[in-house]
Amino acid sequence: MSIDQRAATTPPPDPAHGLLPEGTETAIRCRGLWKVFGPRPERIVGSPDADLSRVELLERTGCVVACQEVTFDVGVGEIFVVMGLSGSGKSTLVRCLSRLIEPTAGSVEIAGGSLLDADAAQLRELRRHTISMVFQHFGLLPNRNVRDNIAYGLEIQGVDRATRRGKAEEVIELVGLQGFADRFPDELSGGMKQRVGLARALANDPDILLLDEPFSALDPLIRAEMQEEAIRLQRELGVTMVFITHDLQEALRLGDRVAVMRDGEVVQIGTAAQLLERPADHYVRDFTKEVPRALVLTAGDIATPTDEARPGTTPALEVEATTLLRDCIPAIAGDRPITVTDDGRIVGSLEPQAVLAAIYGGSLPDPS
Ligand SMILES: Nc1ncnc2c1ncn2[C@@H]1O[C@H](COP(=O)(O)OP(=O)(O)OP(=O)(O)O)[C@@H](O)[C@H]1O
Repeated sequence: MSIDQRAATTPPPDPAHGLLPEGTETAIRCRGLWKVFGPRPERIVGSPDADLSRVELLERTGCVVACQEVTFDVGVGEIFVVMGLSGSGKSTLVRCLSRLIEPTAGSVEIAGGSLLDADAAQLRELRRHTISMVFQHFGLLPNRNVRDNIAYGLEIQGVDRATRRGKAEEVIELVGLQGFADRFPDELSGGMKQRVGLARALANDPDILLLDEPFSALDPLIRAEMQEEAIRLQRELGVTMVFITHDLQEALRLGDRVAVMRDGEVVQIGTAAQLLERPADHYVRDFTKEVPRALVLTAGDIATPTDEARPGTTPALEVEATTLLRDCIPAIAGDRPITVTDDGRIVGSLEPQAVLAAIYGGSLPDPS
C-alpha cells in the first residue's frame, strides 16, 4: 500500500478497534469474532467466565477461549499482520477467516458476502477463487515437481493441462523460480520451497492471501529476503494479505497495520509508527521498546504527506517511501528536506530531524 493510501486508511485514534473509515474499500470485515474450544462453547461467549484465566476456565468448564470479541477491517490491497506470542490465538483467527475452523460467534464478511452463511459450494468457490493460504510447513507433494505442485490446485478444479501449465509458468516467473520447474521439493532450500508455496497460492489469482507464519522456519537472511519478496508481490499484484507472525520486527516491517493479540484478544491495531510511538498499554510498550526503529520504520511511515517537492530538494535528496530509516541516513547528512516518492511520484517530505527523532526517540510528526 502506498503512503497516500496508507494515510487515507489510517485507523481512527482508538486503535484497538481497527476499523477503517467509512467508504474505504474493505476486503475483510471481522466483527465480534469468538472461537471457544470445548464442550458447549456458546455458553462462554459474552459470559463473565470468558474473563477467567485460561487455566481457571479450563478447570471449571473444559473450554479454551482462543479468540475473544475480535473486530477489525482489512483494506483492499493492505498487508494486515496479526502478531502475538505462542497461544495468543493467531492461527485460530486466520483459520476462522477461511472457515478451516468454525467460529463460535461473530461475523466475517469477505467480498461483500457473509462467510459464516456460505454453504459448502460457496465456500469451495471462495477458497478456489478468492482466498488462498500459505503455511509455515510448505505442504508440498514430494513426488511432484515444482511445476506440478504449483498447478495441483488447478488440476483438482478440473482446469485443462495447457491452461494449468501456462498459469504455473506465469507464477514461477512471478516468484523468481525460473529454472526450477522440473526440480522436486527435496532438491530445494527452505526459501525456495516457500517460494513454491507462494506460487501455488497465487496460481488461483486470489484476492486475499492468508499467510500463517510462512517464513518462521527460514534462517534470518532468507527470511529477510522473503519479507521483501512478500512486499514486492503485494505491490505488483495488489493482493490483500493477512500475515500471521510471532516476530514483532517482521510484523512491523511488513504490516501496513499490525494487530497485536494477547490471550485471544486484540490489544491494539495500528501502523508500525503508531505501535512504536503510541502503544495502547504496557504490554505493547514492553514488546516494542527494544525494537531497532531504524530497521523497522520507513521513510513513508514518518513522512509528512504532500505531492509537492520541497524547495531546495534535488533528486539526490529523494528516497522511496519503503526505504528503511537506516538507509535514509546518508540522505539526511546534507541536513536538507528529503522528498519521499512512491513509484517516482512525490508522496511526502521528510525533515532530517524527524528521521533522527524517530530513530533515537522523541515524538513523530502527526501524520494528519
Ligand atoms: N483444537 C483445539 N482444541 C483445543 N484448544 C485449542 C485448539 N486449537 C488451539 N487451541 C488453544 O487455543 C489457544 C490459541 O491457539 P492458537 O494456535 O490459535 O495460538 P497461536 O497464537 O497461533 O499460537 P502458535 O503460534 O503457538 O500456533 C491456545 O491456548 C491453544 O492451546
